[in-house]
Amino acid sequence: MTTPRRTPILTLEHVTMTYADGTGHLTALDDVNATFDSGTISAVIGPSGSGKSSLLAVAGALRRPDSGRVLLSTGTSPTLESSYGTVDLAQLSAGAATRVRRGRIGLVFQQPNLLPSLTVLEQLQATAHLGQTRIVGAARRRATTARARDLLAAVGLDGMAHRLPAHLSGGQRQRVNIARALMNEPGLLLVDEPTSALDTERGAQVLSMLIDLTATADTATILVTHDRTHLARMNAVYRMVDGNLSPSDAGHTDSRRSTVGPHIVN
Ligand SMILES: Nc1ncnc2c1ncn2[C@@H]1O[C@H](COP(=O)(O)OP(=O)(O)OP(=O)(O)O)[C@@H](O)[C@H]1O
Repeated sequence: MTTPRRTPILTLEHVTMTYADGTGHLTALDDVNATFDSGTISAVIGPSGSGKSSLLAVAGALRRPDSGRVLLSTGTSPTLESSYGTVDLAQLSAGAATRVRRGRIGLVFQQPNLLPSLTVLEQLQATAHLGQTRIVGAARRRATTARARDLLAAVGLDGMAHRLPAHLSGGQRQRVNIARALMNEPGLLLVDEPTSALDTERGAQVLSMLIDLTATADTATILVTHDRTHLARMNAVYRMVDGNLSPSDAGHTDSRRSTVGPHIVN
């Protein structure tokens, strides 16, 4: 079996971002440089307030940096009308950023935020609708439903397509959240503390699933986490301190680690 070729999905170049802070500015990201490739999962660890969520906000086109480039590959997205190539998220208008986010970026936050009145299947179908796939009409509905069912099977929820969120456990809701984030075949999957509301066992299941899905869906996954248990299974680990992002040794004690850049372990 051949390993799919890894390509850069997100590249941050000299990214700096500040928040207005009373009379001055607080620097949340300070000259951040990093590249995240397809088919890899990277953890970002670091103390509270160090800038981890700000990094995801910039990577997810939710906030524009003050300076620097945030280059996202739009290469293989079937859901974007825009040209194939690379966009600089730092330069997009709010409307364009929303379109790129819906078509190319999957977001998973601590709380699943599922819509209470939609079934599990409908949550995924609604996301596909927002992603504006180019397939239309009945063919689109069939393709959407087939993809949703495949993803629900991948996250171990194939029997639960018609349940409402209120009738799921916390771990099951988080798995729906992850399936929903993958619905539009994003190149980039951004995950912020997905296990913080889960017990250890369910948290471990969700993390294992994210690692597997990153490989099968070929996404570049960036995972912000305080949980060091699974760091050895990450392709790379970065540490954020005071807005500075640097490669970290955390979790990697074996001889496979690289000596240059973040520690790639496979
Ligand atoms: N909307 C905002 N307005 C002003 N300052 C903010 C805002 N959001 C975050 N900050 C500040 O920016 C810095 C980085 O915050 P950020 O949320 O990115 O940290 P974090 O590493 O994700 O923290 P945690 O682990 O606690 O979630 C902190 O000093 C925080 O107080």
